[in-house]
Amino acid sequence: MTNVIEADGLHRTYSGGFEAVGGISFTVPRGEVFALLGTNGAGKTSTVELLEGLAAPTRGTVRVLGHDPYRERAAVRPRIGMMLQEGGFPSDLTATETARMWAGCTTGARPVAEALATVGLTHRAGVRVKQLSGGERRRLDLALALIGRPEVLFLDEPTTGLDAEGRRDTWELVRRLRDGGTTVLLTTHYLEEAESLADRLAIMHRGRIVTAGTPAEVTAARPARIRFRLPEGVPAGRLPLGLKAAADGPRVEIRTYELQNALGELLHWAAAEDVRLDGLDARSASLEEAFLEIASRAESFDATDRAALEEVR
Ligand SMILES: Nc1ncnc2c1ncn2[C@@H]1O[C@H](COP(=O)(O)OP(=O)(O)OP(=O)(O)O)[C@@H](O)[C@H]1O
Repeated sequence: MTNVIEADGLHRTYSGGFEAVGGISFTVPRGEVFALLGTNGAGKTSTVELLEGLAAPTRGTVRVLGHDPYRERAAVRPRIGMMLQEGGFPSDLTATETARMWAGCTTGARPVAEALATVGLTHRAGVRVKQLSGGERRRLDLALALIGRPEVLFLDEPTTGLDAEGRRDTWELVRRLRDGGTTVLLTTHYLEEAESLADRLAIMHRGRIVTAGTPAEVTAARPARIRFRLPEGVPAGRLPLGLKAAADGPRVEIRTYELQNALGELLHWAAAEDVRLDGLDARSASLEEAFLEIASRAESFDATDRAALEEVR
């Protein structure tokens, strides 16, 4: 079996009738890091909970390691690790005691000291949970998710609250786990995290997947941009027409799918006209730009918002 996670036409409607997940499908092969991205309230956590078997889908099917994670929980649970958004440990236990308690409920658990060392918490092992910082608690969450040597690891915003070093350490750890064959599904708000870690990703908006693919595929469909300032007395109208420049006073922005050609044409023109391009900056589309564009596009097509605006007017 190559696909460790299979979601097919998943829907999740909460008891009040609100549909948080509106029919999504994707697969994750063994050994891949798959990221679910999305605007706030897009339905990422609601989806991950279905994959973890914490709730049953209203419609559609989920398979994790070939089983229904909700109905066949006993078959799936020992083989997966979960890091929820909020851990919720007894605050009076130390990090070691918490991990020991967790290990006691886990078959084939790693030694507690090893789990804490893996996430860089050895020096805080004897500290009570309530005295740990938010970032240290996040690391403890991760240590517990890893304690059963899971084949599939679900990480719901694993680096929220971590400092830059903690985030890098976590990324390193996720890469090591992936290299060791662990399949990882993570949700994140940090686009650079998805860009750097994910083999493939899906961007969700209002319960649906708006785009999916490798980070390179998702960004390749967006234009690169070139920015610079023109000197006084050189209007943007003098720029070669083919560059399709948009100007705000001396500030100019060019959006292009042919970055090398456009940049070449611009530099050739600047040299020939003896024009200095201050603050020249050229870059391919980043995942962040793709995300913002998708979010704003989806927003502008959203019928509910449009209807609400009409009503206000
Ligand atoms: N128990 C619940 N009952 C009703 N609605 C809920 C419940 N839990 C979540 N929702 C709603 O479902 C939608 C999706 O929430 P979810 O937590 O899955 O989003 P998310 O993408 O993880 O968001 P965030 O990035 O803000 O964490 C939200 O509009 C949320 O208010």
